[in-house]
Amino acid sequence: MVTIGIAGGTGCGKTTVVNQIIEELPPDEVGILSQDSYYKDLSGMSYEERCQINFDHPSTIDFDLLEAHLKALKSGRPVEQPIYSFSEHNRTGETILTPPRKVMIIEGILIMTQPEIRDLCDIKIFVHADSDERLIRRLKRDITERNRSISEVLDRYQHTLKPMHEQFIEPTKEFADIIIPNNKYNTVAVDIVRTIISEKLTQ
Ligand SMILES: Nc1ncnc2c1ncn2[C@@H]1O[C@H](COP(=O)(O)OP(=O)(O)O)[C@@H](O)[C@H]1O
Ligand SMILES: Nc1ccn([C@@H]2O[C@H](COP(=O)(O)O)[C@@H](O)[C@H]2O)c(=O)n1
Repeated sequence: MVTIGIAGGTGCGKTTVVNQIIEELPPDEVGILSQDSYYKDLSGMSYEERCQINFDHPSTIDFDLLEAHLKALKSGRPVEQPIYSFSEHNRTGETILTPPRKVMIIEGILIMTQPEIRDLCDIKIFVHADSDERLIRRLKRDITERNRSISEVLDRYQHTLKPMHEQFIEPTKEFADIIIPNNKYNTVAVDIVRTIISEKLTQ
């Protein structure tokens, strides 16, 4: 199994890069663990309380479960990956069966902050896009796909997302083996990553 960690700030294009990487791989050879699936269960809180949570802080993620799942997959066992609802700010209570695959991708803003997760990744990638570009993409995405208002997105950006990005996410660039510049679609970088994966699979 080849494990690939993909980090980078919100809206940098992690999900897009993941989709481009897996496009040419047979579906039964690739699996994805998304950090978003591992937001801690907040069922003990009201919806209003959940809205106030700083979801860009590492303490909101159940990294122990993510690590356990990654280790299980590496040793050939399937896992039940939780399903997350951005509109509810909570886990749905449902899971999706995620079997081990030849290529496992772990993606999320904060995954490289954890030494245990970094150590489990064979290739570490950081996707970079400028903060103004990321904010524009985030605004468009959260309004169309995550049921958010403009003021909600901007408020979160100013008060939690930007400071957390600077404190926790940007510094993890130094752990990356590859940094993909993604202000524009970067097919060359994606092709290089695909080649590296193919080489690792034949080793
Ligand atoms: N290079 C790019 N140029 C323009 N738009 C992009 C680019 N990469 C991603 N996007 C768009 O930006 C939004 C956020 O991208 P996404 O891949 O979901 O980011 P992330 O997973 O890092 O939050 C999506 O609507 C996506 O289509
Ligand atoms: N209930 C939640 C949980 C997380 N977020 C935001 O998601 C971002 C991470 O996901 P990406 O796909 O953008 O990498 C993160 O910046 C959180 O602010 C949220 O809005 N609501």
